Amino acid sequence: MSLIAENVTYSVGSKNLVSQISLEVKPGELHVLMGRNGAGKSTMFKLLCGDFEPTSGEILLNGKPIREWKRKHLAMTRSVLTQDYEMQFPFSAREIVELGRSPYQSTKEENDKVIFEAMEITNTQKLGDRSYSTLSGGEKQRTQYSRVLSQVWGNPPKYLLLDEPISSMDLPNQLKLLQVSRHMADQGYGLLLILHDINFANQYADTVSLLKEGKLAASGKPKDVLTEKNISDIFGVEMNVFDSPNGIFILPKLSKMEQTIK
Ligand SMILES: Nc1ncnc2c1ncn2[C@@H]1O[C@H](COP(=O)(O)OP(=O)(O)OP(=O)(O)O)[C@@H](O)[C@H]1O
Repeated sequence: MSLIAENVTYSVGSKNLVSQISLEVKPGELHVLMGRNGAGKSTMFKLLCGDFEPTSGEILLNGKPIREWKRKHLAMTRSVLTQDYEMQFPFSAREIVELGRSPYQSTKEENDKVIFEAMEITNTQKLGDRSYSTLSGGEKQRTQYSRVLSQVWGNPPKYLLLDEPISSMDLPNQLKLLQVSRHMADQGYGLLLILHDINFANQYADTVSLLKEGKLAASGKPKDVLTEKNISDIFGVEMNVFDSPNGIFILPKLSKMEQTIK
C-alpha cells in the first residue's frame, strides 16, 4: 500500500521535465517535495496524481499502475489540491466542499456529517453560506482543502496530494493547515505536499525530497536532507542550519541583500 513513482521520466519534445525519479508516498507519512522554480515539482505532482502519463517508468497506486484505475475509484482513494482554485460558478463555500462527495452514493446524513467535519477541521464552518467567489485567497484555499478532505474522509489509507496548499494563507492558518496535514498523516493517510518553506518542511515532514533540474537530488529524513550543503547545491543560497533542543532551524547566512543567488 503506497503511491510510488518508479524510475519516472516525463518529456515534452526532446526536453525531459523530470528524469528517472523514484519516490514513495507511504500511508502514515507526510512527504514534502521541494526545489527551485522550474525544478519539476508540479510535473512530478501531476504524474503522481495520474494527470500526466510518464514517458517512461510507472506510477503505482497500491500496487496497480495508476493509468489502470477507474476514475471513480481513483477519486475515492486520492484527492488533489492544485493551485488553481478559482471557480466560475456561483457556488457557496459549502457547495464547493460538497463537490468532494460526488464520487460517493452516500445518504444525505452521511454526506452532511463528512462535510461538517471536513469544514470544522479547517475552521471554515462560518464561511459555509458565503458565495465562494467573494472569499479571500486564503479562505478559498481553506475551503478547497476541506473539499479534498471530504473526498477521502474516513477509512485510511488514502492519499492527499497538495500543491502549495498554504501559499495564500496567513501565519496562523498556515500553521493550522500544516497541523491538520500532520494529523491526517498520523491517522494513516499518505500526504504529498509541495512547499517552499524549508523550516515548515523540516518541522512537519517525515520525508523531504529535493528536485533539481528535473532530477531527484536528495530524499530522506528532513535532518539528513536539509543540510547546509544540500541547500547550497540545490537552492543556490547559503543558509545556517542550527541545532536546538526542538530540532534544527534554518536561517540565511546573511540578512541583507549581500547574498548572491547562484
Ligand atoms: N509543456 C511544456 N513544454 C516545455 N517546457 C515545459 C512544459 N511544461 C513545463 N515546462 C518546463 O518544465 C520545467 C518544470 O516545470 P514545473 O512546473 O514542473 O516546475 P516547478 O518546480 O513546479 O516550478 P514552480 O516552483 O515555479 O511552480 C520548467 O522549466 C517549465 O518551464
